[in-house]
Amino acid sequence: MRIIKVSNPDVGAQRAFEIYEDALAKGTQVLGLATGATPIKLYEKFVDSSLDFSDLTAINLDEYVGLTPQDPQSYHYFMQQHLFQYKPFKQTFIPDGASDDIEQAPKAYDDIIAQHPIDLQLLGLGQNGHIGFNEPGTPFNSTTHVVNLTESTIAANARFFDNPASVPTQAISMGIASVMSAKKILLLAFGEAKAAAVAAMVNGPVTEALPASILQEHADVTIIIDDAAASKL
Ligand SMILES: O=P(O)(O)OC[C@H]1O[C@](O)(CO)[C@@H](O)[C@@H]1O
Repeated sequence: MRIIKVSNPDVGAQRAFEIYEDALAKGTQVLGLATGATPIKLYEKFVDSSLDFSDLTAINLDEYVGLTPQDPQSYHYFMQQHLFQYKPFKQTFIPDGASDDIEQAPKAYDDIIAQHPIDLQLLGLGQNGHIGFNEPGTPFNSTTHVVNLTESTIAANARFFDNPASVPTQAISMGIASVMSAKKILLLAFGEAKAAAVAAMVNGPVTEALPASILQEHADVTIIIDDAAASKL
């Protein structure tokens, strides 16, 4: 694991942006993208830049079950708002949370990932150590799957919803094995609330109880954290 410690999230987003500049210059074709508050500043930097994504494929980590792409709380909508409307990609994929066949949707997504192996996967970090929506206890060999969200994740995500009772309780997420199949991984974590998960991810045992700990076993992982997120290292 390469750890880049920065003074604040703005500097972290800039360092992350430079990693993308370098990756695109070297011919990266497929970006694994993430949602949540953490990557927003990075996406702003993409939007303000001259980077051209029009030959690239984007594959997102996850989507809520039951929300259509038009739903302002959906991750489809999030990606449109923060990135895709400004920076068109050749093609973009996000799990279909509104599928009529929610059992089949994960398989369809795995086929997409197999056809477009991810060069650089962006990750945020849940306070409980989740990556994507892979909650503690998710098998390390999991591929795309339907997830029952934990109470703590539902509570953490309630901040984005006007009515906390309407936070979805399920999601479709790329699995841990899907994430680990990416050639390079870049994880961003900022703020005190992430400090315990960061410490466990970096220094704790590799355990399914802390999904991000598996990243210790990936050959090419970079972690950008600010001082607050690094405070328990
Ligand atoms: O970036 P945030 O909003 O802190 O979220 C951290 C993680 O939690 C999720 O939003 C899911 O709860 C992930 O998509 C994200 O990586």
